[in-house]
Amino acid sequence: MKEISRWKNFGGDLVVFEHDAKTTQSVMTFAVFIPPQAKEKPVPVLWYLSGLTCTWANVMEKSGIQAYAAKHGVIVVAPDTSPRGENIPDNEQYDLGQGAGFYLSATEQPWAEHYQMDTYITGELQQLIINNFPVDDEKQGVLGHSMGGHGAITLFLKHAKLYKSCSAFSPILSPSDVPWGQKAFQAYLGSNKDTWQAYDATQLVKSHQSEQEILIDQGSEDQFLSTQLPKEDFLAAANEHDQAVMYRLQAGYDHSYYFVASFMEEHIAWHVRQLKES
Ligand SMILES: N[C@@H](CCC(=O)N[C@@H](CS)C(=O)NCC(=O)O)C(=O)O
Repeated sequence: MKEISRWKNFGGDLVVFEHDAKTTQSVMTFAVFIPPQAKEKPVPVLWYLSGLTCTWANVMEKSGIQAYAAKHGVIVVAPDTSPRGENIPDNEQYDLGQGAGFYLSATEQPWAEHYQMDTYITGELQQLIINNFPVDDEKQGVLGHSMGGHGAITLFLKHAKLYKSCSAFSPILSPSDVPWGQKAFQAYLGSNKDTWQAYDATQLVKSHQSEQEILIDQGSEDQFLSTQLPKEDFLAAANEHDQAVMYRLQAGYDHSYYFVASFMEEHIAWHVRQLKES
């Protein structure tokens, strides 16, 4: 693990690292915000999963998350959204390949060798963080935006012992039914749609539930709301299968980080409350 950049930030430190990841067979970059409280004792950790085109930087530069993490004393980890590099398969479009890993394990060529983002985040990077930072590994939560909201909810439902809290901004809730998800799943997982279900929150919630309520915010003026982010099927499935969801449609907000920043304080407080109770 090699330190790339470090900034003093809200009394803590924002540090960017890169490391040779076995899971993705590539160099992976991630950022960690370490609040001042972590000098005294192990603290909870929140995993922030970003959306299409993003790196660790979007959330750290635009959302204000460090201020709330410093206030509540939680570490924030922001992984990249895919493996990257010249030898890593890519696509010229923004919603496939580098920057668009979809938090899954690809089985198809040319992606399968490197695009293993769910295993990377829940396995390899998880271990790296536990081994190198003062985290209370019994107090971990996951949140994300858009493609990262899909990642947060699907990883949360599948790893209920690992993550004790979950929230999402503008998540893709039914990826198998919308263009972003269909394009990615077809490329990474192939045409057998049965394999898509393991990465589709609307399907997963029928068999995997958590005792913890999931917080979801979407903006009423989100330009992707009706085409990429419909909520109805997920909310119906969650309701039918007793997964509690706090769904909020926030009037006037769009898909951008202006929206994410507006509700980040509430999301961090939500996680802190849930982790205390867990
Ligand atoms: N570039 C795409 C949209 C991609 C997009 O909106 N990405 C979101 C996540 S899905 C994002 O966070 N972008 C980076 C940013 O706003 O900082 C387009 O023009 O349609």
